[in-house]
Amino acid sequence: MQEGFVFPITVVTGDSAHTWFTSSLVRQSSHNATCSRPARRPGGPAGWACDVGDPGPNYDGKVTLTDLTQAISTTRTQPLIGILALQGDVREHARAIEACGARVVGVRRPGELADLDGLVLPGGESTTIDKLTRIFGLREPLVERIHGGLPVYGSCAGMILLANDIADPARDMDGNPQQTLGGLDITVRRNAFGRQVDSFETELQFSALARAGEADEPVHAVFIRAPWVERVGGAVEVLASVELPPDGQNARIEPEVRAVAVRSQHLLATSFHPEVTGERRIHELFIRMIRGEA
Ligand SMILES: NC(=O)CC[C@H](N)C(=O)O
Repeated sequence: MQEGFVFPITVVTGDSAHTWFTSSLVRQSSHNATCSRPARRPGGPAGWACDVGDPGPNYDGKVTLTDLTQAISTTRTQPLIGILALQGDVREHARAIEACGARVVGVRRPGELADLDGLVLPGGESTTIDKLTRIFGLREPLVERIHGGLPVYGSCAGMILLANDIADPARDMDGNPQQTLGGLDITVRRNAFGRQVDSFETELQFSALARAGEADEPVHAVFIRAPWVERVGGAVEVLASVELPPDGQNARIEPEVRAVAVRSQHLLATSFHPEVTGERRIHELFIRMIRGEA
C-alpha cells in the first residue's frame, strides 16, 4: 500500500455522494468525472484519493480512472457507517471502521442519516453531545432512526447516549437533567469508576468476538471517565464485565461485578474505547451485526 494519510473525500457516483476517510494516496489526475473535491496531500500536489487496495509490486504510483471506478464500486458494497461528528473521538472511530473495510461518513445534519447502514456514537462528553444534537436539529431524527432499528454502536459517552436511563444525570443551570437518545434498556452511572485521574486500562473477557477458528483473546480496554451499567433490562445481553475489588472504606467485602459491554438486538455499547487501542474486533462485531451475521 502506498504511503498513507487520512483525508475525508467525497465521491459522487451517479446521483449519490459519499464522503469517507481514506488512508491511501493517489496521484495528480486529469480526469474530471468522478470526485467532487480535490484532495491535497500535505506538502504534495493536488490529487484524488481513493482506496485501491494493495496495488502489487509493479505499481507505478498512478491511479487511473478505472482504478478509481473499481475502488468506488467495491467500496459501495461495503456498509456505510455514520459517526455522529459533533464532539468526541470521531477520527479514531473512522480509522477503526475503515480498517475493517466499511465506508465512513461524518454525521452533522439530519439528511446525512438517510443512507446509513449503521451509526457510531463516539466517546466524548455526553452532556455536550446531548446539547449539540438539539442545536443541530439531530435529536428527533436520531431517536427515530435508533427506534426504527438502525444498528448503533456507542462507546463511553455513546453508551450513555444510548441508555434509557442515567443514574446520576448532569443538570443545567435551570436544573434540567441531561437527556439521552435512549433505545437500550439499561441504566448507566456516569464517571462511575472515578474522575479523570482514575482512568485505567485492563484486559477483559468479551464474549461473541472470536472469529471462526481463532481463540477468544481478551480485549485490552481503556476506561476514561467511563460509565458502568448499573441495571440491564431483560432483553439486554452482557458481553463483558469488570470486577471491582472489595472496598474496605465502603464496608464492601464481596467483589462486585459491573457490566461494561452490552448488546440488545441492533444496539451495542461499551464503557471503554476500542477505537483508541487498535482493537478492531468490536467494530468488526458491529459490522457483522449490520450485515445480520451476528
Ligand atoms: N470517555 C468518555 O466518553 C467519557 C464520558 C463522560 N464521562 C460523559 O459523561 O459523557
